[in-house]
Amino acid sequence: MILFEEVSKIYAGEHAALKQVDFHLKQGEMAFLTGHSGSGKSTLLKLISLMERPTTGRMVLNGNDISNIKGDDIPYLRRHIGMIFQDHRLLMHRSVLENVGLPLLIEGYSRYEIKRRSLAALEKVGLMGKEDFAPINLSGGEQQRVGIARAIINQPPLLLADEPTGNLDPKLSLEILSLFESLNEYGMSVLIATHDLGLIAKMRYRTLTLKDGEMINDGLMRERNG
Ligand SMILES: Nc1ncnc2c1ncn2[C@@H]1O[C@H](COP(=O)(O)OP(=O)(O)OP(=O)(O)O)[C@@H](O)[C@H]1O
Repeated sequence: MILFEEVSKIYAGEHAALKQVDFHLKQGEMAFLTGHSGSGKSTLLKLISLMERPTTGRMVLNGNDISNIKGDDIPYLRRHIGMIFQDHRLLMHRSVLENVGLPLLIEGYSRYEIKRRSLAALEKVGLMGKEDFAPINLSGGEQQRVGIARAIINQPPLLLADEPTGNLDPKLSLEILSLFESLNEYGMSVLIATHDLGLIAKMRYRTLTLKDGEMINDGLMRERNG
């Protein structure tokens, strides 16, 4: 699903945010990406989602070599990636249904189809009945679910999440993680960047660790108790 071969990213000002990073996330796999603040987690996700370009190295996404991809091809490839952010980036005063359907509106789908697919996505994240609410009137955990519903509306094969539980308490964080697990069981590949080592330790997933732009560990952090 994602293959990095010796990928480096040097931002203007010559700061090396990623140094010769190698990893392979297989189709249908779920993994965590961790490391201290500034270690390069967001940069790695931005390279996968084509928001930033690598300085050197080879990147393959879903069978396509994206190392030297042309600008015109980027929107098509992005459609196959669901992105989830800590601050969920919702339109707070529009309805949940409008927020979730936004990617399809941009792509020119009919109103009927947008509503049908939005309701199906809301059902997947456990938010049926909330479609007419404005996100501002929902809890933090529910708002994050709206962001997840919006990310999966195109049924992307890959879901990238950047600190998706950063604003949530431990119980809600686990609920969001269980939601990612259920999406992974539907077959989506999932990569979750997080600082939350406690949360990682509770789950039994492969964990990629970055330190100062280098991939220093790739494996299970700890077995789940019981
Ligand atoms: N657009 C940019 N221009 C220059 N330097 C940048 C840019 N974006 C990130 N950096 C630098 O690259 C390094 C890695 O940043 P990145 O945001 O990828 O880290 P992170 O692990 O996601 O951090 P955090 O957990 O705090 O979000 C940092 O030193 C950061 O200052």
